[in-house]
Amino acid sequence: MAERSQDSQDTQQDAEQPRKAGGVSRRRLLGTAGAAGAAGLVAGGAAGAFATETVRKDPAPLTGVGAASRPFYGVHQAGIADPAQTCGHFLAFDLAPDAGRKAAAALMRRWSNTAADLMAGKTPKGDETGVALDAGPSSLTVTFGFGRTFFDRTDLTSKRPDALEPLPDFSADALDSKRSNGDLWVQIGSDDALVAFHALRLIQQQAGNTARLRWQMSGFNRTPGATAQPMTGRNLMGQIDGTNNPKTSDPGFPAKIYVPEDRSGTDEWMAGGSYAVVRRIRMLLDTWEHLSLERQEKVIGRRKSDGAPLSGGTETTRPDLNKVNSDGALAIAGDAHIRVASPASNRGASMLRRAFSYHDGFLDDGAPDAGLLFVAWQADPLKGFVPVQRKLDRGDGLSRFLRHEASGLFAVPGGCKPGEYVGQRLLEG
Ligand SMILES: C=CC1=C(C)c2cc3[nH]c(cc4nc(cc5[nH]c(cc1n2)c(C)c5CCC(=O)O)C(CCC(=O)O)=C4C)c(C)c3C=C
Ligand SMILES: [Fe+2]
Repeated sequence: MAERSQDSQDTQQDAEQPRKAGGVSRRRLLGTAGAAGAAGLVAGGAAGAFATETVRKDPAPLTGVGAASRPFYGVHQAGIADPAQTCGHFLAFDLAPDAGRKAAAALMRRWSNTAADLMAGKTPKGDETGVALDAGPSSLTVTFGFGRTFFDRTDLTSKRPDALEPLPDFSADALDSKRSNGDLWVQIGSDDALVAFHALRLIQQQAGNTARLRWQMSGFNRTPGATAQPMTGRNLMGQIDGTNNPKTSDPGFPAKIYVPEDRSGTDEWMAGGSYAVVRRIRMLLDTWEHLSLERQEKVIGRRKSDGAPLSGGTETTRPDLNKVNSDGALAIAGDAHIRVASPASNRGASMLRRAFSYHDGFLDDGAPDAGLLFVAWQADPLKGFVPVQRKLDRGDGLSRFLRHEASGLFAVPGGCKPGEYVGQRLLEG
C-alpha cells in the first residue's frame, strides 16, 4: 500500500465521514429518498409494521465493500501496489493538435481533483450524473500516466525519461497500433461496476476539447467476499495468478517498483513514480482447454487446484527449480512459465503484476475474445518487463496459447499533495 502522508491520512479520515454530494451528504440524500418513499407507503395504507420498518431515521452506514476507500494523495499514486479491484477500465487519450502544455496541465488538474473527490466518496462539483449516488467509493483508484508521445506534444522532450524508449519487438507480438500507446493513460479500478463506470464517464467528459479517446479496455477480477477466505485470484485459464508477486513488505519492494524519491536529473519529476507496461494478451482458450489437466499444469509449473509448485508444497512454497522426479525429468519443466519468468532465470529482473481479465465477446470463428489486461509495474522497464518478456518470447511453453494484441508503456508520476495535481512537477517544473 502506498505510504500515507498526513494529508492523505486526513483524506482517508474524510472518506470515512458521511460523503457529501454538492454540499449534501450522499447518505442524507438516501435517507430523504427513503423517508419520502416510506411516507408514500403509509399514505397508501401500507401495514403499520411494514411502514415502521421502512421509515429509518438513521440509514445504515455503509460497511464492507462500499465503504472501503484508498487515498488519492500520497507519495505514490494509488492503483499500483494495492490489490486489483473487481472492475477495471484502461483509457488512453491523445492530446488535441492545438492542446499544448498549458491545456495539458489544466486537464491534469481537472482530472486529479475529480479523482480525489471520487476516491474519497464525494460527488465532484457539478456532477449530476447520479450514476454512483448511493454507493461508497468501493476502493476506487484512478491512476494517471504519460506516454512517450506526450513529451513532444507539450514541448517537454528534454524531460522525457530514457525508460520511455519504445519496447523492443517480440516475435509473439501481433500488435494493433490503434489500441496501443497514447499520450495519456488512465487506469480506473473499483470493486463496484457503477462506481468504476462513473469515474470513467467523468474522466472522458472532462477531457473536453483537450484530449480525445484513443482506446479503451475494460476488465474484471473476482469480487471481494466471493471465496470463503481471501485468496489469490484466478485468470481465465483457471490458474491461480499472482502468487509470486513481490510483496509490499519485501525490503527490496520500493526500489524494484518505484523510482527513488530522491531522484535527480531531467526525470526528477518521476520521483516516487513507476512505469506501467500494459499488454492486452488474448488467450487461445479453445486450444488451451483441449489440453489435459496434467499438460496444463506442466505448461505453468504449478497445480491448477491450489497453485502449489510442481516441485511440492503449498501455493506459497518457493518453487524448487532444480528438483528432479524419480523418472529423471525436471519437476518444473524447462519451458514451464514460472521457470522462464522467474527472477532466478532473469538475473533478478522482476515486476509487480496487477492484471484484469477481459472478455469482449466472440471472434468470427467462435473463439472467445478473452484474456488478460496485463500490467507490469516497475522502477525501470529495462530491469523488469523487457528482459523477462524477451526470455518468455524465446522459451515459454505458455506462449503457444497467447497473442499479445496491444501494448503501451507509460510513465506514471508519483502522487501529489492536496492542492496539487498529478504531473505538476513535470508540467510546471
Ligand atoms: C513479461 C512478463 C509476463 C507476462 C507477459 C506474463 C503473462 C502471463 N502469465 C500468466 C499466468 C501466470 N504467470 C505466473 C507467474 C509469473 N508470470 C510472470 C511474468 C509474466 N507473465 C512472472 C514474473 C511470474 C512469477 C514467476 C515466479 O517467480 O515464480 C503464474 C504462476 C502464479 C504466480 O506466481 O503468479 C501464472 C498462472 C498468463 C495467463 C499470462 C498471459 C495471459
Ligand atoms: Fe505470468
